[in-house]
Amino acid sequence: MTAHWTFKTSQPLNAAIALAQTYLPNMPHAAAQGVPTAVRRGAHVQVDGVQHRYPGMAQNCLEHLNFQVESGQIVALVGRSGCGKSTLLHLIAGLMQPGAGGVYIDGNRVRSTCPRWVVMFQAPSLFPWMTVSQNAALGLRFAGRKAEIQRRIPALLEMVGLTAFAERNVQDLSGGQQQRVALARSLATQPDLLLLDEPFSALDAFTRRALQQDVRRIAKDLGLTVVLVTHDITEAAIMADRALIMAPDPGRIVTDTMLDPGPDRHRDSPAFEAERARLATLFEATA
Ligand SMILES: Nc1ncnc2c1ncn2[C@@H]1O[C@H](COP(=O)(O)OP(=O)(O)OP(=O)(O)O)[C@@H](O)[C@H]1O
Repeated sequence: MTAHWTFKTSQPLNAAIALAQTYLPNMPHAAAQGVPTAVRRGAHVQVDGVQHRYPGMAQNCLEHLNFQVESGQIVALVGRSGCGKSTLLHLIAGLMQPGAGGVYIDGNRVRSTCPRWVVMFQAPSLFPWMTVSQNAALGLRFAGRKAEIQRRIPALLEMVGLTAFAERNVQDLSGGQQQRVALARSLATQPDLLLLDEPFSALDAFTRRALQQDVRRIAKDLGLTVVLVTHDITEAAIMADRALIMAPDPGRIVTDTMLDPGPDRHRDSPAFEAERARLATLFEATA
C-alpha cells in the first residue's frame, strides 16, 4: 500500500532538529572503515541506579533502574502506556539527564547525544524535497563525512531493500519505505547502538512484520546493540533476544527474561507462538 504523505510545514524543521541533535554532538566517532556498513562490536550499555522525575511532577517517573545490555544484544523495553519506556530510551540516548544515577556506554557516562548511538522514532523525519539517496546521506553530510557517501549509501540502500528507489523523491514512498530510508540514514554513520522508539507503530501489520524481521537481521549481521521500546508483545518476541517488562507508578523493571533464540521468528511457527504466549503471560502477570 502506498501512503502519500502530506508534510506539515513544521516537519522539515523538526527533522532538521532531530538530525542535528543526533549528528552534531561534541563526542568523537570512530573513523570510517573500508567496508560500507560493518561495525566491529556493538555497544555495551549500563543503566546504573537511574531515577527520574519530570519538573512539577509529584512522583518519580522512573525509579531503581539497574541493568546492562550486552554488546550485540537486542533488548525490548515492554510496558503499558505511561510506564516510562520512552523516558528511559531518551535517558540512554543522552537527550535528557537522569535526576539520579547514570547511563554508561562502553564505560563512558552519557552526557549528550553522539553519532555512535542513533534513535529512530515513529515518524521517519525525512526531508520531503530530497531523494531517497540524499536523505540517507544526511547523517554523513551533517557529520562532515561527505567523502564516504558514494561508497556507503548504495550498499546501505541495498541492505534495506531500496536500491530501485534511490533517485525517487521520498514523498512518493509508502510509510514503510520511508522508515527504511530512516533506517539507512541511521546506519550510515556506523553506529554501534540503535535506539528504537516504537518506530513501526504507525505502519500496517504486514509492513510492520517485514520491517521487524529485516531490522533484526540487519542488526545481527552488523553486530549492533539494539534497545527497542514497544507495547507490542509480538514485536518484542519477533525482534528481541531479551525483554525487560516495565510497570508504572513509578516506572520500574518488574521482569527480565531471555527469549528463545530459535530461527523461526514468524507467526506460523509453533515455537514462536509458544514463546510469544509465554511473554504475554509474563506481561499480564507483572506489567
Ligand atoms: N515532558 C514531560 N513532562 C512531564 N511528564 C512527562 C513528560 N514526558 C512524559 N511524562 C510523563 O512521564 C510518564 C512516562 O512517560 P513516557 O512517555 O516515558 O511513557 P511510555 O511508557 O513511553 O508511554 P507510551 O507507551 O504511551 O509512549 C507518563 O506519566 C508521562 O505523562
